[in-house]
Amino acid sequence: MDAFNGYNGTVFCYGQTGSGKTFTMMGADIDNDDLKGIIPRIVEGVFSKIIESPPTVEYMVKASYMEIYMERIRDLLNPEEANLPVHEDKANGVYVKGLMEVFVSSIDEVYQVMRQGAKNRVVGYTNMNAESSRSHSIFQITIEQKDTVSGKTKMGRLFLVDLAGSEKVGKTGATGQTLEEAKKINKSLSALGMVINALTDGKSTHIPYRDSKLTRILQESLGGNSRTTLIINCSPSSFNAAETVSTLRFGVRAKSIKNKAKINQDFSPAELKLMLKKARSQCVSFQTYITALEGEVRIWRTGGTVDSENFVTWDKVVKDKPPAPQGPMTPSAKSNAVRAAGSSTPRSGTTSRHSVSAGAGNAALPQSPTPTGARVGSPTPTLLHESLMSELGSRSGSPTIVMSEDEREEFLRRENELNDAVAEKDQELQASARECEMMREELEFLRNESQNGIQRNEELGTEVSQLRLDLEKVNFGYKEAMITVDSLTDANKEITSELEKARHELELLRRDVTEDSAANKEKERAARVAAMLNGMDSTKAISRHEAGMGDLLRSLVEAGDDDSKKVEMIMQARRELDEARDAAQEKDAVIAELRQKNSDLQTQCTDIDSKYEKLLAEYEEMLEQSIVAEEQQSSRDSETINDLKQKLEAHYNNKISSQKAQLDSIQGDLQRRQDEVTKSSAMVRELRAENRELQTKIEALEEKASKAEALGNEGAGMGAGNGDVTAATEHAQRKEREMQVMRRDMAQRILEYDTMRKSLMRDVQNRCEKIIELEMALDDARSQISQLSRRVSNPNQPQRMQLLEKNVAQLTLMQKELVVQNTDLKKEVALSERKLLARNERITYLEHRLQDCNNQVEAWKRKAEELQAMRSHESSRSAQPNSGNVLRFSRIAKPMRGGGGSGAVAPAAVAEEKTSRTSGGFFGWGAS
Ligand SMILES: Nc1ncnc2c1ncn2[C@@H]1O[C@H](COP(=O)(O)OP(=O)(O)OP(=O)(O)O)[C@@H](O)[C@H]1O
Repeated sequence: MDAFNGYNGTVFCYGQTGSGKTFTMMGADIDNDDLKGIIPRIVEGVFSKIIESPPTVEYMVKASYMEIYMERIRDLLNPEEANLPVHEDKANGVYVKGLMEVFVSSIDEVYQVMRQGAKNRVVGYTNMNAESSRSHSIFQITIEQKDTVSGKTKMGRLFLVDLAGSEKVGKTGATGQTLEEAKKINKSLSALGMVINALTDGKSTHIPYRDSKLTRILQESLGGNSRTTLIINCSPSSFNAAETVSTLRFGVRAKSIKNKAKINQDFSPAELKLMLKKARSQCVSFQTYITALEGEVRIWRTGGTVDSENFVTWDKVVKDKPPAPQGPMTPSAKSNAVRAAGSSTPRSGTTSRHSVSAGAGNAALPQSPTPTGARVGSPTPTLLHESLMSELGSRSGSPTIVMSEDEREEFLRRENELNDAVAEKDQELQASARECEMMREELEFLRNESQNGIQRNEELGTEVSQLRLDLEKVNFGYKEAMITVDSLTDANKEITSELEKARHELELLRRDVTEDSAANKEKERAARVAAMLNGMDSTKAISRHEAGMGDLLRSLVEAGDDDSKKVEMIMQARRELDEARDAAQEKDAVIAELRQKNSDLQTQCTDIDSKYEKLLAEYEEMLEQSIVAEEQQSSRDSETINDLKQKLEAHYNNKISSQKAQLDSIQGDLQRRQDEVTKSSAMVRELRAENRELQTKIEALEEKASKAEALGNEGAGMGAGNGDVTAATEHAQRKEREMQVMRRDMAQRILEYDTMRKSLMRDVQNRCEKIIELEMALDDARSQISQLSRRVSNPNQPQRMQLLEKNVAQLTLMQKELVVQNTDLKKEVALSERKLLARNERITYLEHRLQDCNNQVEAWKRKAEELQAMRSHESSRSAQPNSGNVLRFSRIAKPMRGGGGSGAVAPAAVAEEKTSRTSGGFFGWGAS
């Protein structure tokens, strides 16, 4: 363990990809003793060594883990730091500025650091390795030790490097980012090869460490202050033979590099004092030598000569003066020596082949002589003149740009500044790139969102237009339906008006028919009355009676003097007259009875008329009701037309049958009345005939009486005896008076009879008229009944009824359809309205969502800005020492003391113990 002796050490693996470099360095499993790699084993070794160390030695172990990815140094323990600059100065040599170094006090802590770093490493898939390292990883362990007795300190650094594998892109199949990675890997590996070539070819005056970050960091490990171990990993497959050969050649070349490892130690005060003393003595010697030389020069300048024996030489001066102290050079002396050496060669003798002489061009930059000014290499004093001589000797004949120490420091300072600036710019660039990336992502996201929004909008627009279309369709359908409804309503109205018209026409026809029939009836009535009255001519009857009376009178006259005969005849006439009177009285009674009957008939007729009117009204009403019912039936589905029809038919049939029965009874009554009237007419005729006979007889008697009077007058004048004549005359006068009385009586009676006859005739006429009217009403009723029965039994009627029913059914159907359509349309309209309402709500909701999305986008933007601000704040914070990360606790120095060889103590326990023991701090970095 040279690191414990103050040497820098490097172990690195080189080989093609997939050849097992990571397996070698880190191992497959650090917790598995068999599978853990070199690094865990070294870590274990370090802590074992600490345990074995004497307890007077205090140790401080630090670990850092970085990777060089795409020519950028990333801190694997603080991945935010992705582009750390490489610095070089006198105190620290070449180092990575800002790299997190974690104090560790146990193996576990180191493992934790390793795991933490391994988590952040960039690996990728290639055809050659599923988990190919896409970066060079450098695990660095710094062991600082202090001998608490002598105060001497040493520091050893271990670089454990797992290089990324060299790869042939054709074999690995790298594309895209992997290809870019491969290019960078190969570039840095070729830079490593160039450095090794330059270090080994013996001709190069310039070692191109700065060509890559890898060679720059490993500068000390490659021909510098480091004891370096290179592990060559080769693939056993013949498929990789060419790469294996190349790798082996690389190894062969690298093998010949000679490093100049030195112990990095700080001197103790005693040593420093001694060195100071020596330096002062040397200074005095130098002053003496210079003074002597100046004296000789003055002699030469003044034209004098000095013998060669008297030449001032160092030996003489040294002889004259007390000898300079041998030992470590003082810092100032060392500084002077280094300055004098022009920082050209680390040390002569050991690495002359690799010494970097400032070669041609500006590429000949000085190589760092030692990592630190205070920490020098082996404590071999280097004298100025020796360095000078050596320099002169080695560089004679070649133009050498010698850079002074100040110039070199200035150069390094400037380089560091520039590196910082570059790193800063690179970081800014990275931040900008990240920001750009974020912005791009955000933009992409917003674009996507916008696209989605637009798409959603379009979808919604399509939906809305579809809905509008649907609504239009529904509206159109509704309008169409309304038009259909209107047209059907119009049709209905038309049909209704046609029906009304038909009814009206029917009514008109009926009226015409009624009027015609009324006119006909009137004529018929007149004819009938005339016919009826024909048989009842009063004048004729009276004349017949008068004729009868005349005949009687004539027979009386003819009887002459036969008074007995006359008396008999008169008596006969009287009897006849009485009989006639009786008969007339009977006739009067019959007439009165007939009148009564007529009035009854009239009443019956009136009743029948009223019944008929009522029936007609009922029929009309029923017809109306049936039509209305039929019309209403369309809206009601409860009754069917057939039922109604049957009901109506039954009702009509009942009505008609009852009417028929009534009519039959009326006809019977009428017939009886007619018979009675006929009989009465016959009796009247007979009475008239008798009356005529009586009149005839009375006339005859009157004639006889007049003749008898005339004869009496003649007998009185000429005859014998006045008594008889007088008596006869008196008798005749009496008879005459009686006759006159009788005549007057007869005339009176005749007048009465005539009046009675006239009134009777009027009455009869009226009755006949009534009868005729009744007959005509009966005929009308019959015709109506027949019409009804015809209507009922009319063969066309069912068709008409069917047609009407069909029409009604069609209308009902249409109305139903319309109602259904209307209902459906109303429903559809309501549904569409609801849908529209729902769509509108949906649109509103989506608009709100869109608004919400926009708000969210705005909020995200704000959050992203805040996040960005927080990130920048965090990064600025993390740039500060002890900034937060998971291993923050490990930033506290954990000095340990050697375990004094007690292997039984576990490193962690030891560390803990040491920590507690050295809580006062080490190098001033204690727990404070
Ligand atoms: N000696 C070995 N024994 C068993 N497995 C091994 C050995 N060497 C390598 N492997 C396996 O080979 C595979 C590749 O190894 P590894 O990742 O170490 O290669 P690499 O050289 O680091 O590759 P790269 O340069 O691409 O990172 C791993 O799965 C590893 O476990």
